[in-house]
Amino acid sequence: MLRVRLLVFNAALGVLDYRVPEGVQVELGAIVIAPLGPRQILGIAWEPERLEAQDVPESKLRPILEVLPVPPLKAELRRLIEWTADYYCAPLSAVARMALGSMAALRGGGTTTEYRLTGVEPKRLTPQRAAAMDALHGEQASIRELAELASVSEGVLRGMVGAGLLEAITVDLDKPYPPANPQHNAPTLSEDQRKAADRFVDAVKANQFTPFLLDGVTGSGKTETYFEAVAAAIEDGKQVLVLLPEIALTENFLRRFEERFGVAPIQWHSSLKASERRRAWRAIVKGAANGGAQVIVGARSALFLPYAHLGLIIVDEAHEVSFKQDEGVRYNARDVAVIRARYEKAPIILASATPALESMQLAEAGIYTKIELPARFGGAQLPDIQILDLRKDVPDKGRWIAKPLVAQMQARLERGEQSLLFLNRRGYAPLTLCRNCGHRFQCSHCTAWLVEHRFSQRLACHHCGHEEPVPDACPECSAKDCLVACGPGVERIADEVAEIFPEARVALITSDTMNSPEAIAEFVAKAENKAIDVIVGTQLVTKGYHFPDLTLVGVIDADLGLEGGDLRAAERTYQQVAQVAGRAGRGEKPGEVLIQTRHPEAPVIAALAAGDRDAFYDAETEARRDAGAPPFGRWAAIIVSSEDMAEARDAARAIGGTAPDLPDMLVLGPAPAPLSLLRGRHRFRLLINARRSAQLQKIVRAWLGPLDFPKGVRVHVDVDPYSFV
Ligand SMILES: Nc1ncnc2c1ncn2[C@@H]1O[C@H](COP(=O)(O)OP(=O)(O)OP(=O)(O)O)[C@@H](O)[C@H]1O
Ligand SMILES: [Zn+2]
Repeated sequence: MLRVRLLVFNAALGVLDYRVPEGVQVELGAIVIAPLGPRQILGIAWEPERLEAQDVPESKLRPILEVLPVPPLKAELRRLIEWTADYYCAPLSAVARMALGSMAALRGGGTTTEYRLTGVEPKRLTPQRAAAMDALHGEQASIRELAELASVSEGVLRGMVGAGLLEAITVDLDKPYPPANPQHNAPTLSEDQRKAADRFVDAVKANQFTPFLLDGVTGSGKTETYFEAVAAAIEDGKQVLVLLPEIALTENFLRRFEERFGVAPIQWHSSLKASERRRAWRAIVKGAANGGAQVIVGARSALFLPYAHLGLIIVDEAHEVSFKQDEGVRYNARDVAVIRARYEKAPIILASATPALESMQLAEAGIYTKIELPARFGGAQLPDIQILDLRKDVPDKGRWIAKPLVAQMQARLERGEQSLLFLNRRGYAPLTLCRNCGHRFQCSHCTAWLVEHRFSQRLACHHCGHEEPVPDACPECSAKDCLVACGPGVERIADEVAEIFPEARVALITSDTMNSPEAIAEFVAKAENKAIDVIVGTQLVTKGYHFPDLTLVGVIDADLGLEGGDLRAAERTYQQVAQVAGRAGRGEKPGEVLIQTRHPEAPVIAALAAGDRDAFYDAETEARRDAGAPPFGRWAAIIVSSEDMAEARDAARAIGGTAPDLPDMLVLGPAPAPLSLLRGRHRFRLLINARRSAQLQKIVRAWLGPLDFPKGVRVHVDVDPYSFV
């Protein structure tokens, strides 16, 4: 090949042709460095017939500079990148970037240097060095990472190296990973589990794309069951990817994996250290043999990595909305995982106790094979669910836990059992206002109230992360001691529990408190050792955990998720409540669930109370069918934003004004987005509702492609959106 077509990592440039110098081999998928003006850019060699580029004559082509010493991206992955870019109307280069993960890893393996405390403790220390000594206990990382961890400058740390307080450690980036042992600690499966596992194992052995929906009630042992498929893949020398919706769940998973297979799996997520990232990426590219990566557990970003030989994908808690990415490339990792499995000719298992309606529909249509685990493992019973009508059982003023729930908690405390209270709202109170003048605290960058966090004594915006201290006086009327907290967040519920049961040991579980693997591990250990009586938490505690002595679950406000008119509000409420209810009574003692609501008659609440899952899915399916909503019709959103309100509005109007008039597609808007100001940008939305048959992406591209906008305007397309704000 004399000429090579490169997909380059720059959305504006897209695709460029280069010359291949004599004697150099460039395979398709090779990762290459090429000149661009005075700079160097990274590119991937691509099939020229699949990408359009400007027709530059041979004589004008510049030669590539270097082919990087890593295996080329396989055709399967190149097709996946194309599919994702096409389906989600995203730039190819933005999708391809997710496959590379670590730029440093591309440069080869070898070693890198990290630093750790030497243990020398001098008598006198500057305050900065003392702070660093405290913060860096047990840590080992690059100077830059340590500086971030300790909130000191890199200069301070270099000084500490000079003073013998920190020492350099050489880290081998190609150090082999210890192999997992598929037979290490294999459980005896129940008959249902065995049957399910056999199906998975057969599919792994057959090297065939087979999508499974593992629909098993909470506590049925879905993990143990799909571990059999993992074992089969390991035996066959194939790689396995396990996707989890949140990093918070990884801790639990790592432990169970290690118990079962003798070693921990390889992790991939955004909080890895640079050296861990490089080592993991290189092992992933290498394959399962010889100390390479056998099993990778990760968040959605692990999906696009260049696995040498992927033989199985598992998406656990597959119903979770956090598989949908709402920034950058707006893709749904659950759906793209199925496409990846198809290209790789591998089975995929979507595991959930509350599958998404879309997944149920695909199973119904025979596209997914549904495997059911209808009973809990070991004879445990599903919990008894009761409704607590807040209109009849009104909590005392300033309280949120109704008396019958208090009584049940009391009984648990007396019996030495655990309770869990669930409220999906971080912070102390969702709204703070001035008693004197009525001033409401609002984020200056977003259309959102500031949420009081007593834990950190700040007012925080949950959309942009803006924080400010709680002021002594009202900024509007200057009155002192006049701020009132309105409504509850989990911190307030934890306070209430502490007031009612002063002796109870309460654990508050939110993303504010569970922000490190250590914090999560500590919580799990405490809960298992019964050093916690009452857990108060957000959706973080609704799934994955297994505490045998937890016998009571209280849902503080089941109506919360139903507000706001979200398309999936009912489904999400159903899933959250069913999942959190599923934490109760997983051991020998039976579990009980109390759901506080003001709308006991709402179909989703009634279905939960009756334990009638089918009724819920049937009703929801009909409602979606009537509305032309997914999976029966399709949605896409166009979000237009700018720091200048008029500019954003005019751009949105220009888009609305050129909307195609088609029989199978309806365009709504533009209208100001519910979050009309976000991070200082004014936002307008158009919503497209299309029949399944419509060529949605093609139409949207043809529609938006010719339009030109001022520089400050950003236009995003969100295909199959989950967020409607
Ligand atoms: N065959 C088995 N042998 C021994 N223990 C098992 C077996 N199957 C399941 N268990 C145990 O039962 C408990 C529940 O299993 P697991 O957590 O996998 O359920 P799950 O279906 O993933 O539940 P959820 O959806 O609620 O998270 C775990 O403690 C697990 O170790
Ligand atoms: Zn904000």
